[in-house]
Amino acid sequence: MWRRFTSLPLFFSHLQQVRRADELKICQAFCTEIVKPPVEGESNSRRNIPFVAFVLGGPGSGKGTQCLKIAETFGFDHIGAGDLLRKEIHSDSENGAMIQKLMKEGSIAPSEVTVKLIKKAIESAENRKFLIDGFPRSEENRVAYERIIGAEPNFVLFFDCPEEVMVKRVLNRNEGRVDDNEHTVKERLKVYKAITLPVANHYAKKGKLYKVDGTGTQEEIFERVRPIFASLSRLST
Ligand SMILES: Nc1ncnc2c1ncn2[C@@H]1O[C@H](COP(=O)(O)OP(=O)(O)O)[C@@H](O)[C@H]1O
Ligand SMILES: O=c1ccn([C@@H]2O[C@H](COP(=O)(O)OP(=O)(O)O)[C@@H](O)[C@H]2O)c(=O)[nH]1
Ligand SMILES: [Mg+2]
Repeated sequence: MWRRFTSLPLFFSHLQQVRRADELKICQAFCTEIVKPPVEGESNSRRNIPFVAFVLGGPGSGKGTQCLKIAETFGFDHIGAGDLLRKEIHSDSENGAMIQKLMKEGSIAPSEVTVKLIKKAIESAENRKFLIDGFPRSEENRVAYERIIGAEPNFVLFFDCPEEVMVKRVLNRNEGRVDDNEHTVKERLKVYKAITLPVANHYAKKGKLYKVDGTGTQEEIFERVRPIFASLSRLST
């Protein structure tokens, strides 16, 4: 076996591949749906493009809650698309009133507005690892992002959660949001199924979707998410 390796570096690179394969198996055991794992810092490093994970799921599926835990544990910056839009509403920007109206209706803001805010958040950060939470919400959002940022996300984390669980969580959220009411949540679920789910399907077809069971306690869910990010960090070292 030794003879098959012409040099020590080659031998170690083989060992690294074996380690990656083992870690993949560990990751597969925890994921509902597994894809080819992205390697932090590998694919986009030459163009200095940041490492990006989109985080998708219905309203109340736990995206924001889990993003906080991932960001804290794995050193990602958390960019909440809805949070950026809410900041616009409260900053009296020219788009504020339009965004508030769309949010209240459960509709989606124009892609250029959201992508511009995301781009600014990425460019103004020192970090190069981002969770983009609650975006893209439509195929149009996705195409605009990929065109303006010039790259696809490295992978997509998707929280799979039954509708009744999501509605219950949204109605108990109690953050004073204009869209956390029974009428708007019904609209948001319609938009989610018709317009957002195709985005998740797009990335599933490309082998970039990690689907995680979004039911149970926050801690139980994070234990399903943890191995995905732990595996990424180990692979990049
Ligand atoms: N696993 C969970 N069990 C019960 N409540 C949860 C869980 N995860 C999040 N929540 C609560 O449900 C609400 C919606 O969660 P959030 O993370 O804001 O979801 P999303 O960002 O997907 O809309 C919040 O009030 C949050 O504290
Ligand atoms: O990329 C985005 C993200 C959010 N929103 C709007 O902001 C609302 C709230 O989004 P957020 O992600 O905060 O809601 P969550 O899914 O976390 O409940 C959505 O219903 C949309 O009206 C949008 O238009 N585009
Ligand atoms: Mg959220």
